[in-house]
Amino acid sequence: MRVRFRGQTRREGVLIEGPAGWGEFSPFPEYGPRECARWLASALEAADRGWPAPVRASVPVNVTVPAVSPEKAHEIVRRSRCGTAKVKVAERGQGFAEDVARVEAVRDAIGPAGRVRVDANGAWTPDEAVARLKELNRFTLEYAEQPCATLDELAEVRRRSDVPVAADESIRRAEDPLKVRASGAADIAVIKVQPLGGVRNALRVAEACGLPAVVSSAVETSVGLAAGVALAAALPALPYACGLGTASLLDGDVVAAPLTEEEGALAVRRPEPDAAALGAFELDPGGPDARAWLDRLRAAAEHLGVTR
Ligand SMILES: O=C(O)CCC(=O)c1ccccc1C(=O)O
Ligand SMILES: [Mg+2]
Repeated sequence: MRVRFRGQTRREGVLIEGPAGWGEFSPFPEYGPRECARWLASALEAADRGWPAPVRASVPVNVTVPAVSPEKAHEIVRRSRCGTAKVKVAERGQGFAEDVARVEAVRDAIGPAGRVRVDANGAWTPDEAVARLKELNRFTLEYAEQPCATLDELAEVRRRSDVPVAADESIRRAEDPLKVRASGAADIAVIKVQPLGGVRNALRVAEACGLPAVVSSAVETSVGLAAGVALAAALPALPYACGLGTASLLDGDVVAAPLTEEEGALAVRRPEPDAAALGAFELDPGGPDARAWLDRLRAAAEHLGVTR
């Protein structure tokens, strides 16, 4: 990775080929077999079945701004040409003054017509969220993604703040969407393909939520991103820019022509892995890292009930 994101500097995963193409299985390191089973279902859908037909040919995306300095944030946004920016805030080890400076720099770089959203990854208490969003809303926020951890807290922030609330971490489990809907915790649902078990399942979750959906990546290679693009392309309505402009967070990719945004949008297409690009990142097949991935794959498959 080019910069630290979610505390990570390296992204690993497994690519699976099947009759319908290539799928990506890249759960984060801390996820156990239960969680990983859904990520595997997503990879197997890509490999075995492919995806529902698109209803649009391109998907608008936000530029993702990690918890970097204001100068760096300004540069990332200016270079991207996206009309929407998503800014990470509440990073562990940083203070709120750094969030204010970063959001201010992003607003300056994107201009008054651009949209600026923030993502706190559940780090604030409701009181903190209400106060901090009020302060950050000086720079006009489109919405705040997961300002607090729980649905009850999100619902409280939604009642007490002028800034719309998006649920991300609260939507990862397929049984949650109805709760999100019933609790009035969010204005917007952030939908990720791998954690939700594939494009078809994510479409069902989006529909069950009954909220506008923002499709977001889990910082995948272009093989995994293609599944997110397929979901965004298949949704009946897409009123917000998606969080799929993350290929540029990686310092390499496994395809020849990565799914990178042009003029703030991704073309709806499905790139195939490229032998030369793959070769640059392949783990030693007999080494401990590759063996650990095969173990995770086996455990996830067992949980899913697939054998092959
Ligand atoms: O939404 C985006 O712009 C990029 C994706 C992103 O932020 C993300 C990527 C991996 C894990 C968690 C998150 C998140 O939204 O919190
Ligand atoms: Mg998020």
